[in-house]
Amino acid sequence: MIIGLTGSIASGKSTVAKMLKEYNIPIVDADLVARQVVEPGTETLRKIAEAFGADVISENGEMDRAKVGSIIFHDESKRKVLNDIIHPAIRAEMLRQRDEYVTNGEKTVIMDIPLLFESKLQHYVEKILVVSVDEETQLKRLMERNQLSEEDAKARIRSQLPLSVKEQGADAVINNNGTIEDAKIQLERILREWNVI
Ligand SMILES: CC(C)(COP(=O)(O)OP(=O)(O)OC[C@H]1O[C@@H](n2cnc3c(N)ncnc32)[C@H](O)[C@@H]1O)[C@@H](O)C(=O)NCCC(=O)NCCS
Ligand SMILES: Nc1ncnc2c1ncn2[C@@H]1O[C@H](COP(=O)(O)OP(=O)(O)OP(=O)(O)O)[C@@H](O)[C@H]1O
Repeated sequence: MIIGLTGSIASGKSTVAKMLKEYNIPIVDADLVARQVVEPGTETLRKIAEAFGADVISENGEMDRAKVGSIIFHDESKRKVLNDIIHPAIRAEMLRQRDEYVTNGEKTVIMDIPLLFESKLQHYVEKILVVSVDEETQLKRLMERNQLSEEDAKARIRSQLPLSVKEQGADAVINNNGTIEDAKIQLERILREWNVI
């Protein structure tokens, strides 16, 4: 079974992905792939520099993530420009990794995709698991984790669909307002229901 794991920024996807690793279920991680496809010297990074200016590349040849983030989370048209360059490369690599796991006989594969709904990728997966939190908790965790001002954190949250919309498209929802242990209990119940464990 191919399971799409999604939510919104700082809702707890990586936290749940870590729990899934403990069950030895393989995970294809979109955020990780998004870093791989812009490694120094890649065609994708060259296109990004062409669109956003050479100063989005640091001296060591890597993409300056803070700079690109400060541009795209405050400007929808710029975000679209980046997405149009980077998403095809992310998708191709994610599908390659998924197919490799399936070919190797894995029965369950998790696709951890923050923008599953925004990018309309529901057809990539058979079940959708949404990790959700209330807005206050999300804002607090995001500001703490990324050391962001309230304004910058809100801009990031606004650049994605509301969690209430994502919940409606889910096969199961983990409510992550409580402790990590609370989330773990919900995850185990869902995996049993889906006969994954
Ligand atoms: C803008 C970038 C450079 C910021 O890097 P940074 O290290 O600060 O953040 P990181 O990559 O860890 O992403 C954190 C979260 O931001 C959100 N996010 C990232 N990109 C986007 C986007 N284009 N639109 C909306 N939300 C986004 C996701 O929830 C993601 O989990 C980076 O996120 C990026 O390259 N984004 C484009 C690729 C992408 O869309 N990634 C999302 C998964 S497909
Ligand atoms: N139940 C919880 N209790 C307390 N802190 C939590 C809980 N779940 C997650 N966190 C913390 O909240 C922050 C966001 O969680 P996490 O990184 O898992 O979110 P994410 O959905 O993967 O975010 P992103 O889309 O930005 O990658 C992290 O610092 C994490 O340690």
